[in-house]
Amino acid sequence: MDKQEVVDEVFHSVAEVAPHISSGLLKRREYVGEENPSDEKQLEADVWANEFLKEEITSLEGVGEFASEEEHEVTDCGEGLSVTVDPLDGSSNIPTNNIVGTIVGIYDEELPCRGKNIVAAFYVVYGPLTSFTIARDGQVDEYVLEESKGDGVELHKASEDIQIPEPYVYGFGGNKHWGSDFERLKEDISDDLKLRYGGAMVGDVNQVLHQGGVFGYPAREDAENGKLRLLFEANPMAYIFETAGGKSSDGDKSILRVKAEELHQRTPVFVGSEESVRKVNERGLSLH
Ligand SMILES: O=P(O)(O)OC[C@H]1O[C@](O)(COP(=O)(O)O)[C@@H](O)[C@@H]1O
Ligand SMILES: [Mg+2]
Ligand SMILES: [Mg+2]
Repeated sequence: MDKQEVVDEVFHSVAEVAPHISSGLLKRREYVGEENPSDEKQLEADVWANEFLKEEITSLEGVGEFASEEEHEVTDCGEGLSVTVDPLDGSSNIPTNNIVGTIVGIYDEELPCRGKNIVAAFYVVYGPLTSFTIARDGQVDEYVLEESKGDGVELHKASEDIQIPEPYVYGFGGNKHWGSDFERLKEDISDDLKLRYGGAMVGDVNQVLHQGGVFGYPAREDAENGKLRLLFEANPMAYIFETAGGKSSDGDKSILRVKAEELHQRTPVFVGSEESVRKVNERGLSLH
């Protein structure tokens, strides 16, 4: 099987389970009393969506490894590409019915590895519409779930070859723990751009991808690598933004160049329009 066929299989298998994940949230909005490998409280929905996606993805031919934000270890499932998932991104938004999504990275290397090994990445937004934004073959396309039938889904291509526009909006996470350098950057950016922050990376980056600007979760005074995970969140989004003509940064270099030493390692993340991410890099914020 060629690599793009495997990418297609992974994309379609996630598209098929997406309506079930979205409708299954209703009864799974309680915390289960356990923590994930990043020491964050798990909702029943996090655990359930992970099981669902794991079963689908590990059964695909051409997938060699599966790793999830909700699991400690990589699962070996044969020969082929390595797939990472953040089954529910922004899951603390679930109890209040705000945006959540799923993030998938497809790497041509054993995990953990750098983002430069990504061959495709996509995210799902469970919003007013369920949408799928995928970077592969050098372009970013967006599909919207049109219909979910008994044995499959129909996707409508909503945008083709997305190019990130000039800066318009910004959203930065972790505001209770920003350092003074970052506070100054935020002041500069907020002079020109409009604040839009929803608390789920998928929703916030989706807005930036369509409207231009920058999303960031910087280093914090209490956590020098910030909150977001390199393999499950930062790399897939960086790949999507760089493919759409934007930029990514950990504070001074492309996220895709950050060395992956541990499966669940965190990194400061910035993705957005070229001009906005350049401003971030000029500050030299990286703590690496
Ligand atoms: O609540 P904060 O500190 O603003 O953090 C929000 C960030 O945390 C996340 O919810 C982390 O993702 P998970 O929900 O997958 O753990 C991001 O989606 C979001 O950008
Ligand atoms: Mg997440
Ligand atoms: Mg998650």
